Amino acid sequence: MADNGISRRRLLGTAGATGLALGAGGGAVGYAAASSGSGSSSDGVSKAALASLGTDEVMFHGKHQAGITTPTQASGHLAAFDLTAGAGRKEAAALLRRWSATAARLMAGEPVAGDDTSVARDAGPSSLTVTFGFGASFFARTGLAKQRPDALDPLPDFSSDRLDKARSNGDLWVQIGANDSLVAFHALRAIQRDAAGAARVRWQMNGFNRSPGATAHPMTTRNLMGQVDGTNNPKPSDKDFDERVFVPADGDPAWMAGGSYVVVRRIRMLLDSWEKLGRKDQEAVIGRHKSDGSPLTGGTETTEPDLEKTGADGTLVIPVNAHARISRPDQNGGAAMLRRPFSYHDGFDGKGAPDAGLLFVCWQADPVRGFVPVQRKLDRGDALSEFLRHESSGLFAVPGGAAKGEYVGQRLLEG
Ligand SMILES: C=CC1=C(C)c2cc3[nH]c(cc4nc(cc5[nH]c(cc1n2)c(C)c5CCC(=O)O)C(CCC(=O)O)=C4C)c(C)c3C=C
Ligand SMILES: [Fe+2]
Repeated sequence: MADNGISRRRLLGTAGATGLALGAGGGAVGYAAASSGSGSSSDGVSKAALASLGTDEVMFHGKHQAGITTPTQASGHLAAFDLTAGAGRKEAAALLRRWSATAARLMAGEPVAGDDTSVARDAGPSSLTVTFGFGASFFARTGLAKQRPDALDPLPDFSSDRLDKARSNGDLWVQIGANDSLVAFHALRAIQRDAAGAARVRWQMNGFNRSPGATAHPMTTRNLMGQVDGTNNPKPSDKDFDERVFVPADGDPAWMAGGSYVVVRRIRMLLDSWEKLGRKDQEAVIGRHKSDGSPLTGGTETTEPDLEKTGADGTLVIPVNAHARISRPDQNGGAAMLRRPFSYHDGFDGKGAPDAGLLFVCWQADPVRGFVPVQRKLDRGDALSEFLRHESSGLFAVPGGAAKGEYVGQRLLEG
């Protein structure tokens, strides 16, 4: 509990205007674990750590939607919805208004208006974010074809695609993330309930990441292949970050100002084959050490790789087809994206192989200058691709954030 009587959630409400969730100790009014104080209980579990996780709050209102630059949360849900027969622009506008109101309440740690299910009762907002987007099919269905961004032109086919159409695309897209699984599920269910009569779930996927506090100090997360994944992401402090990730204020169409385009790929990892490779071979596939994510040419995780360096046998230390070499912006005419994935695991198939991998979510100002050229390159010669299968795909326009009193997508739906 903060000494000055201001709840941690309120304090974060001010600081969080940057759109970033903050992690810290301290408790908030109304957060159950906070009243127990800090230190360890008789079973040795630290209560202070529990208190900090729930109280972190991300702002719903702002220039950009939350869930893009927000640090990845431990639990995630991705869902696509199709408008129901007969639902058009009016119904879609009412739905986005309902969804925005629900997201704002839940992200502030409040119950939904009306009949709340109590699933997230007792928990704080837990860095919950709810992010909304529009798929290419939305525009014709709502009579807004003229407003459809060219950037939503279908992604090209890639030779390694094994896409399931039923689990791809959709009229509307929702991304939910939270550092508590009950909070995340509660939001998913509330969003689905709000959609009743206007839109129906087309597909839905569940993901996860490492929980904050699981490592002794903040570290880049690992994926299900065991690699440190996320090292060379663009950083909000980079001078070209906004230009790479967000549509500019004078962008086209105007309603996408401050927005971003998201590419979503469900990428299954062929873990049985991958795990048969020795560590050295696995490292050659990526071009980085498995232990700490450092480049094979040496240094620490953040050291620039030496792409020209050769070993005693005269061959390149970072192989010519290493994933981290060929996905770099300088190998792809400057193409860059902000990767913000979740891992997923959906059990085992009939042969006992895990149905597991990455819900690859990447953000960019324009997919033609982000995902497309990089995936083209990877498709042609990435050492990692023999261990992957792209099983579904989506491309969505994610408008800028809503100002207070507005809802997400209002400039499109009422423009
Ligand atoms: C089209 C874009 C990309 C897809 C699809 C993709 C899939 C994918 N990647 C990993 C693991 C790693 N990727 C890493 C780096 C990296 N990957 C991409 C793009 C795609 N990855 C980029 C742009 C980069 C950064 C390149 C750079 O600038 O250095 C790494 C290295 C560490 C890091 O920087 O994050 C790993 C590990 C998997 C497992 C995967 C599909 C399941
Ligand atoms: Fe990658």
